[in-house]
Amino acid sequence: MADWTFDGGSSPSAQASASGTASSGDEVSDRTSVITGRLKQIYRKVVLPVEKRYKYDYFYESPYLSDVEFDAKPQVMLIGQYSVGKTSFIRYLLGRDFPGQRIGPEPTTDRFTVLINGPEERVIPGNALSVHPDLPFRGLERFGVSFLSRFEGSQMPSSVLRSVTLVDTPGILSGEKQRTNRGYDFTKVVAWFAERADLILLLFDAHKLDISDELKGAIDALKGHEDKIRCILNKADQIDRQQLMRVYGALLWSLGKTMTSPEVARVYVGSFWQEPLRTMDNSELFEMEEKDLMKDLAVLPRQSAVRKINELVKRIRKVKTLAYIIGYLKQQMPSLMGKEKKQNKLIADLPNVFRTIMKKYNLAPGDFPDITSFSNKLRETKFAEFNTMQQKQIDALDEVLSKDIPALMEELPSERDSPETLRAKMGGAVGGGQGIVSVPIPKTAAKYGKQEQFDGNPFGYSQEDQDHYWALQDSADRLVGSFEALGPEGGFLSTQKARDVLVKTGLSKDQLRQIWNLSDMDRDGLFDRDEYVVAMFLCDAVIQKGRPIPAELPASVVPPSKRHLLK
Ligand SMILES: Nc1ncnc2c1ncn2[C@@H]1O[C@H](COP(=O)(O)OP(=O)(O)OP(=O)(O)O)[C@@H](O)[C@H]1O
Ligand SMILES: [Ca+2]
Repeated sequence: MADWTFDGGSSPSAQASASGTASSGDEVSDRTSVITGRLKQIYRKVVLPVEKRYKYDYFYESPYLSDVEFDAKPQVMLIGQYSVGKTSFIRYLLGRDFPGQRIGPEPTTDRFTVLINGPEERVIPGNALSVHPDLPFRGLERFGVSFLSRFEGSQMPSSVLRSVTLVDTPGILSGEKQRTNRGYDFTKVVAWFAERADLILLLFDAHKLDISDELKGAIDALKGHEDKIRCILNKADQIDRQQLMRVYGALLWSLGKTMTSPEVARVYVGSFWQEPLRTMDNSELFEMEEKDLMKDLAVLPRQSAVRKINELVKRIRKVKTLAYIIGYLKQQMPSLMGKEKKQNKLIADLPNVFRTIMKKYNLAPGDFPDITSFSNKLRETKFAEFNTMQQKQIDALDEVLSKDIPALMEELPSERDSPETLRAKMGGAVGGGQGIVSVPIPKTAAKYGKQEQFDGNPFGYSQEDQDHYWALQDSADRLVGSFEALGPEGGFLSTQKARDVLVKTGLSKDQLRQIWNLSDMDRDGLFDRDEYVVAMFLCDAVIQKGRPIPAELPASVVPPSKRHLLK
């Protein structure tokens, strides 16, 4: 498996994984997208025909579901006062710059930017986004042209964006400026995104805690979504411990006053960008906080898959009940005379009709439509033209509820899983083991001043070389950025892609094979981020410094995530 040829990619393993990734699209390794694919199938094959037969869209004023509803990724919205570091946070999370990115001390982001995954890097204008059939931004055109000109998509290949969509927002200004500058209703737009978001990150600047009336207004627009809000006290390394305690207290106090939620929102404290901490006073705390926050992000794909399943279950139960109601009403119709009279009588007697159907078919009261609006809808119809009940269709719906859906739920990783079952569900991801989620923990060793990652003296490499390696680690961003740009899937580069990168270095096949064998530490034929960094380091050492390729990977360059693999 680990053995690798560089002569045109004819090795069976290279071919297998190259065709595997190319043919089945972007997200083959992502478990949740397999699950949403199955949901889509169930809906189209089993549920939709019943909806159409009994006019679910008319009675529930709810359009038939399209693929977008199933495919939409969990969304994370960032909001806060200007210059709190929203865009920098996104940049840090992605491990790279993004098209249209602007970071600076003055108010910089002047538009809503959605960051989405896609094969090529480009900026998509707002009016195109809002009409795109495959993207969940339809409906935004109602906020007018001045909003659309301040709405933008930033597309790039990124493993993070394969799991979530990020929404960057313009910083909230204080006072007059806020009101005069924007030609659209900022709060309403925030509310629109909040409604659709799975997580809302509310950022504050520890160095300059300022909760203006405008910010309070924006927080107000998040009402009803308190459970999605996480607060971030950013730039917390800019102040000393005592100041930090004071600021933290002040923030909790004003949040308690501003947010009507009974529980205090979780506040993550730290400095969420790639630069090293300014003071190390609280470095351990910050590092733990960051890990917790990344976990919050990492569970999103699962949460959103669960939500989609639950919503479909609710819908199926309603569809099934509607089929019974319509079928029953149709059945009550006399075959010749007095149809209208009978119809009016049934409508007038609807509560009893519902009760009869409920008992007869053992249905739940919660699955019945609202009586008043349903009677109004019925008045506009002719019962005689209704379709009859088809037991086969109902049986198929029951089968989905009792077999298919529970099976799908079983496939989702959960807290109850053991490491083994979890790994199996996540498609056998090895090493880093993030599997279902490809939200990576950003490289933090350099940032938190951790030296233990590359201890000892590497195989006769000089101090200069070590410094060089450290520089590589320090600019892990750059490397990670280039790694991300290569389009890893589920955190891994396919054999084909890894091969292409290595070939580009111009080293000989033999050298490359040795480097590959050293850096594919878990021997799965793929490169994860750490393995990629090691490979690039080795190539660099050979090319730049003329070093020999070592026979074994020196302990000093084995990343912590791989130490257990090498004795
Ligand atoms: N964790 C951090 N610690 C210290 N400074 C930071 C941090 N993150 C960002 N900055 C700096 O703060 C300034 C504002 O950053 P950024 O543009 O990311 O903020 P923003 O919230 O997106 O602002 P805006 O609302 O104006 O778009 C920049 O100068 C940036 O370099
Ligand atoms: Ca910004």
